[in-house]
Parts: sequence; structure tokens; C-alpha cells
Amino acid sequence: MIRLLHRWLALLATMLLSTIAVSGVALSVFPTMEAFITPSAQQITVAQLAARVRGAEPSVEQIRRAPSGRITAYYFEGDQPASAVIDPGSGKPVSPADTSAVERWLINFHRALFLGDQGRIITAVGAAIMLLMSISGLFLLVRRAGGWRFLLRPIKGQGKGRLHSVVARVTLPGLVFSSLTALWMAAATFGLLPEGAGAQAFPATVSGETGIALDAIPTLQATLVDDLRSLNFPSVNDATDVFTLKTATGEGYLDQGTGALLGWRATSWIDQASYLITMLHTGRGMAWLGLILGFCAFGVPFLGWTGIAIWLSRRSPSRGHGKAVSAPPSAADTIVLVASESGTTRGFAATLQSALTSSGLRVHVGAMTGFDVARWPKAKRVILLAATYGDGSAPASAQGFLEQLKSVLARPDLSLAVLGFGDRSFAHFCGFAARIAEIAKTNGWTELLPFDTIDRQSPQDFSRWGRNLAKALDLDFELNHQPVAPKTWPLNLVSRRDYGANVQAMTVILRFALPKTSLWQRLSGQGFAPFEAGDLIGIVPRGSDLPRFYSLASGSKDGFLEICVRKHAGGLCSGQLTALEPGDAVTGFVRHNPAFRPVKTRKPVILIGAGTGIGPLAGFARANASRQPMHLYFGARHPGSDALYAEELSHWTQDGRLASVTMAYSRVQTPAYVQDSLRKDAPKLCSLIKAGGQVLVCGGTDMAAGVAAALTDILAGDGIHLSTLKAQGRYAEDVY
Ligand SMILES: Cc1cc2nc3c(=O)[nH]c(=O)nc-3n(C[C@H](O)[C@H](O)[C@H](O)COP(=O)(O)O)c2cc1C
Repeated sequence: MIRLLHRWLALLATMLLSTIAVSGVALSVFPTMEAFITPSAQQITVAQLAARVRGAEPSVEQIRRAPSGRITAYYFEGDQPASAVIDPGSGKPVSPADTSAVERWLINFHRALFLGDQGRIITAVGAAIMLLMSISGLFLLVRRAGGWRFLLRPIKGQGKGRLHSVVARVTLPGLVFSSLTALWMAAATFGLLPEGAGAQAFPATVSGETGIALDAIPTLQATLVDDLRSLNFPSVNDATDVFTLKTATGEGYLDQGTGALLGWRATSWIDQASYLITMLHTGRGMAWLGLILGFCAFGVPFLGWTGIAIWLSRRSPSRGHGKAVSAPPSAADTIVLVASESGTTRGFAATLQSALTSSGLRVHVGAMTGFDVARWPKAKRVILLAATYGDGSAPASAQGFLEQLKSVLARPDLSLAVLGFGDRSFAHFCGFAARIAEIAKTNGWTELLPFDTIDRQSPQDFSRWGRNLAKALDLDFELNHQPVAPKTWPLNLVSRRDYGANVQAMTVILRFALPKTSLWQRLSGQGFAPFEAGDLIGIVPRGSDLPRFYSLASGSKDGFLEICVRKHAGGLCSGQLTALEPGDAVTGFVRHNPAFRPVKTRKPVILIGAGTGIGPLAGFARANASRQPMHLYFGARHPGSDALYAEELSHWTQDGRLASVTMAYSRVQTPAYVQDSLRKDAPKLCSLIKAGGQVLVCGGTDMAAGVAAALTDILAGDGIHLSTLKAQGRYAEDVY
């Protein structure tokens, strides 16, 4: 509903709003220019100013102060009316007062499109539409972020959709502000605001005298120029006329003979508010605000056109997988829910949706956390497509789903299928999906299909599962999914450091330059993704389509991309990487791995790794500018051969990035593995963990199993279980 409103308003009003906004952008510059050339009034009184101006221009009729501080005097040159900007210091004219023709043209266009009152009504309707679009857009942003709490987090996704959201989030406050103030100003123009008390009545009696010195009038002496709006002088040779003074707080009359105050009316709050709002909307008197609003107004044409482009691409039949429109959950007979981190599983879901919709089913596709049987009155089946991350955990978008599912009992008229997406090279292949299937079984859900898995986004696996699904539904369809290959970037090797040749474990630390990306690519989310140590780089070796993943030993803030690679006998990718020389290039792409990184608190972090597993751990230490207490346990073969990062480790220990480093060497006289060091340090580890510490383990599967066994023993005495730490996100593995 909100999306529909947002879309139709945009389609109706983009042209109108864009032109109003662009003229607003152009107008926003004038207050700044005016502020630059306006002479300062330096806290003088109106009495002083008036005396100076009359000294310079004896025929002065009126002095006005604009919100910008600009003072204009209206007087006669001979018998011709004239006006000029005044220097308050001397009271003399310094420049012509006329608004430039360009500014006048822009103001007329911006306010009324040169159409008089009809134009004013149209621009007011435009302001109302902009307000509605801003509010509906805010709700869409919140929905996209996954809740109000996440509104300020980095925006996920890519392409036009991401760019639209990024620009919307930045400009939204300014657009809401501009449209609200514009509506108020329109209401004031059309007399829709409550009236004030009206003008102060002209004084019935005056002294009849003339000629008081301006700097002897007490009210003018007591009024600072900063508070002045205007001062009208009495007509020459008319002893019944008076001075009319308007200030920020009110207006009244002054006797031209005695200087007495002959009547005063305070400004109503409505008038004060209107003055302030006009000032805020136009930036007059607040040039910086004008510029900010002008910048935000730039967003309007941009958002309009990207929004329309998104809408068109969603409608386009050539949009690959997602041809079918998702049915509302209340009307759908088939619910497909997706848990995905980097989005590829959503592509599979779109292919499935398309095939099922073409077969006559009404399919709703949503996020896994939208699991809510009460919202699916007509549903007959639920299909859960789940990727696995970390060490068999849920993608970040589906955290907490297992607990959610545990509390939902089976609905007899609903059957359920679980399909896992994973990678067999990880220790817990499709571990998260497998847990979903287990819970579903325990809670008594009817099985639509047995639990199945897709390895490395294999289209063949998916087609096979699709045939089983078609059979179970008694339908005739094929699932032909062509995963979109991730965009890869050239990575140029800057340096290599060699280790391990003497201990039959050739290992290199490879440092690559960050790929160059244009500002446009970065803004539109199409640049090389920013990364942190512990994220992964997918390297596509020559002669293969399948990427191999390596843990990153640096973050993009370090200005380079670093990995540790051990050469495996017959390994295609490790062979190519370890043969690289500076200047050579490979291609790769970033995969985020948010589950494997230190939680930024003051609590201790225990880093445990062996061999190339030191890579991300070294990256965590390098990035530890806040000196969070980090204790490193590192296993290698021999200090003289494969002690990776030895120099940096001692440097980081000295400068406090590492609180302690404990090495374990397996090819020395008294060999030890990293788990032996842990057991030796049992009391220290117990107290670090009891203090809320987090454990991050990186390395081979055997080492990780040894570490898990040692820590289980160490913590048993204190009744702490690794499974509890895992569930709390305080024990994470990056294992290969
Ligand atoms: C950091 C990271 C950790 C992963 N951990 C596992 C894992 O533990 N088990 C598994 O089977 N697959 C794992 N995978 C593979 C993904 O589950 C698999 O690539 C999936 O198809 C990604 O789906 P998505 O693009 O929808 O997020 C991991 C992938 C990455 C990048």
C-alpha cells in the first residue's frame, strides 16, 4: 500500500517537483551571496542608524532590514524615488537595492510557475505531494533496513535501488523540512492561518510639534538594528504624521516632535512563526541552512528519475528471474521464505516463484524472519530456502529465526520443505538449513519434500530438487536457474613475503593494491565493496569458474588487500596465487563475513589460529586502534621458517594492539600445538571468558576441533559450554 502510494505520487509529480526543486536549488545560492556582500551592523541602535542614514540621504522615507542583515533605504533623488543598500557604519548607499533579474525570475517561477494564484495552488499541491512522498519513502526505507533500529546502518544491495535509498536517506530531513515550511507559507499567502490582532490603530492625537533629533528618541535608542524590521519616517511638512517602527517583537508609532511612543502592538505568535518559517525556507538570514536545503532539493530530480527507472526495470519482462509478481501473504497458496546474506539465494527464489506462478500457483516471496502462519490464511505449503554462514550459522538477516521457529507448532493444513544453500568446502555444510529441518520435524510439520541441499549454487542441484518438487505438487515445470556471476575486479600484486620453504609448507603473504573505483561506482554501490579483516575474497583461478575463498588479513581502511596462502599439492588456485610476482594480477570479489570479527567493546578477545589462519587475526590486531585487549595464540611449525607476521606481532605487542602473544611450534625440540598452549593458560583463559571475552578461531578443521576440545575441558569446571558461547556470538570459527 505504502509502496503503491509512493510510486503513483512519483509518477504523477516527478516533473513538477523536479522543476520546483531545481529552481529552489538555484535560489539557495542567493542568501549566501547576499551574506557575503552585506555590511555588518555591529550592534548599533536604530537611533544611530536612522541618524546616519538621514545625514547621508535627508529625503529618506523608509529604512528596512532584511533577515540577512541587509539594510535598505528608500529616499528621493530629486523628485525620483530611489533605493539603495546602506552601510550601517556610515549610513551611505553602497550598492543598488534591486533584486537581480535572474533572482526575480527564479522566485516567480519557484513560487507560482509564472501562473499567478493558480500557479501558487499548484506549487502548494506539489509541496503536499513531496511531504507525502517523504513520509511514505521513510517507511519504505525502514522496511528495507529491517526496522527503525537499523535505519542508520549501511544500506545493503546494489545498483539503482541502493543509490535511491542512500540519496533518500541523506536528503529526507531537508525535503520534509522544505515541504512543511512551503505548506505553511502557502497557507499564509492564501490567508488560511488564524489572523493576528490586526494593525495598531493610528494615534488619534499627536503633539503637533516636529523636528526631534533621531538619536534622542528613547524607543529608537532602546532598539538594536538586529531587531529592526522597518522604520518609516513622517511625511515632510505634515505635523500630524508619525514615525512607524516595526521590530521583531511588535510595531508602534512615535511622535515626531516629542519622540513619545504613541501606541504599541506586540507581534502575534502566528506572525512571528511565519517570519521565522519564511527565513528558514528561503535561507535568508541563515545562508548555511539555505545551502543545506538546496543540496537536499538536488535529491528530488535524482530520486524521481532513479525511482522511475527502478519501477520500469521491475516491470520489464527481460528482468531475468523475477518476472512474477509476489502475491500478498494473505492471498498466497505458496509461501517461499529466503535467508540470504549476499543475495544469490534470492535469485533462486525468484526462479522458483516464476516457475510456480506460471503453473498457476499464487506465490508470496519474503524474508525468513517473516515466518508468521497467522498471516497466511490460504497457504497450503511453505518452502524455506536457507543459506548458511559462519560455522553453520544463519545469515545475519535471519539471526534468531531458529528460536522463532521453535515456538511455532505445525499447522496441519500446511506442508513444509527446506532447501539448504551452502558450500561443501565449509565444515558445517548447510548447517543452518539442516537445523531448520530438524526443528520442523520435531514440531510435527508435514514434509512437502525431504530436506535437500544445493552445493555452491549449482543449477544442476536446483533443477534436480525442482523435479522432485514438481512431482510432489503434481505440476509440470522445470527450474532452470542461471546464477549471476559476481562482478570481479582485477587485483594487482604489490608485494609477497615467503615462508615455510624449510618445513614443507610453502606459504606466502600476498598484498594487493585496492582496485580503483570511480566516485560514481562507489556511490551507486557498484564499486569494489569495502571490507574488513575476516571478510573473504573470492578468487577465480584461471581455468575454472568456481571461486576459492580466502580470509582477508586487512580491511579496506588499511589501503591494501592482504591474504595468506599456503600452496597445496595439485591445488589450482593456491598454485596460481603462490606463483604470483609483484605486478601480476588475479581477479576477485569480496564476500562479507560479519559473523567472524571482534565485537567492538572493551571486553577481551581471544584470537586462536594456526598456519595461514593467522591472516584475519593479524588483520584484527592491525585494526585494533582502540587497544581492546586482544590475546593471540598462534601455532606454526618452526620459528625460523613459518612464523608469519613475526615482526608485526612483536611491534603490535609493544604498542598495545595485542595484549599478549603466545606461540606454539610443532617442529622444535619440545613440540607443542596451539591447543597445548591453551591448556597451559587455562586459568587465564577462564577469567578472560568469564569477563565476557569473545573467542575467534581460524585455521584448518583439525586444529579447530583440537581447540574446541581444549576449550570445552578448560571451561567445564566453570559450567560454561561452547554451545552457549556460540549462541551468544562469543565463539566463532573461520575454518577450512
Ligand atoms: C563467509 C562465508 C561463510 C560460509 N559458511 C558456510 C558454512 O558454514 N556452511 C556452508 O554450507 N556454506 C557456507 N558458506 C557458503 C554459502 O552458504 C553459499 O555460498 C550460499 O550459496 C550463499 O548464499 P547467499 O548468496 O544467498 O547468501 C559460506 C559462505 C561465506 C561467504
